Amino acid sequence: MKITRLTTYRLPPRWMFLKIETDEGVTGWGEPVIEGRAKSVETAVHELSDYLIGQDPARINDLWQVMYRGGFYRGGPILMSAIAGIDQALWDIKGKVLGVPVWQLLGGLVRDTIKAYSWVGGDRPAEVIAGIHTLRAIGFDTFKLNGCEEMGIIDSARKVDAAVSTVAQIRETFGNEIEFGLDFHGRVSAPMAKILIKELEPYRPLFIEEPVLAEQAEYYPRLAAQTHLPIAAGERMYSRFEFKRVLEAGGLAILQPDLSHAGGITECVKIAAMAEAYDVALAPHCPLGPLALAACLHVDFVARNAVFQEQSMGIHYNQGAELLDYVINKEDFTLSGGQFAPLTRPGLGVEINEPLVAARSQHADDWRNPLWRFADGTVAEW
Ligand SMILES: O=C(O)[C@H](O)[C@@H](O)[C@@H](O)[C@H](O)CO
Ligand SMILES: [Mg+2]
Repeated sequence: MKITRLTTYRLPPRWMFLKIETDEGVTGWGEPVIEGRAKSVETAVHELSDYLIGQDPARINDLWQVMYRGGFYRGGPILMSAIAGIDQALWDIKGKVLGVPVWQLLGGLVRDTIKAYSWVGGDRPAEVIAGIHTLRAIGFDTFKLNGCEEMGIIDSARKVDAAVSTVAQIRETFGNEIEFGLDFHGRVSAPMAKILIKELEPYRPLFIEEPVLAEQAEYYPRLAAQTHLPIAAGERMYSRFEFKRVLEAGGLAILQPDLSHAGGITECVKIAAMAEAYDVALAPHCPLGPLALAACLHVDFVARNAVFQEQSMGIHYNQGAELLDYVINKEDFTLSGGQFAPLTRPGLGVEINEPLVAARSQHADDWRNPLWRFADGTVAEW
């Protein structure tokens, strides 16, 4: 079998799908995208296709190494997201050719279900209580929200109190009936992270995510040393070679590689195994579309240290399209008691509505995240 064509579809709300065709009529789908830089990743995918056209899609490991090492420069969000989506599509092809789901090719199920969690509250945590009530009614009991709004390197007690009061309301309303992670979203620097974490401890969030930016990862062990709250990070790390440093340094209780940013299934299965060696939990990052989620689920179902799975149903970013809009087999993503079951169709297990994808890709806006500034005009982390 030979790879014959790569076609990319930038789609609402902010996703990109990739279709890889072969000379034997088997096609594979993947989701190569960095939110807000879809066109850059699209260019990278088509640059990498020079290494792929005419090649045997079954040689995933070799093609991955060629894409990663063949161009001298490597790593980072654009190239690793391009590789990720291509890798997902190659696994989709392999599963379809062999008639089995990807998790079967990776050694079979290690669990029967995986817990899902859902975002509430939007860019600035608001209507969180109402959001949790709505999502509880459809089976969720685990949530994530932004832990704070803009936060200066040194900021006020008022800002800290605003963050804490949102969390206090959640515990006051729901007690220990629900769990929630707080995503600092890289908005906070170490001095304020120390204060926020200390003030938030009494409300027992499930984890604190990106308490500081990945480029400040040396603070993760220092922050972990001051708190019993689990610290999570990983959505802005892109390969084993980045994750090895944070695992070695310690401090992270949960790794959150993104299956569409960190080199795909081939790379994230290895990252999951590295995390298990350090007794660190895995919770793949996934605010994206159905192919990215499917790729996460295949890793969740073979990684014993997977603990819960982010998914984007109802997420504040999904304006103009929802998680399953482009999926024919929507029923395979049904949650039961807030849990996903394994996807059982061959490959990734996602039947894409191709005519709809082709049509909607004609009018895809070029999504950008908002650019935030502090009152004094300096750029704030969003
Ligand atoms: O945890 C999450 O889902 C992420 O922090 C998410 O909010 C961002 O990755 C966003 O998608 C960037 O555009
Ligand atoms: Mg996050």
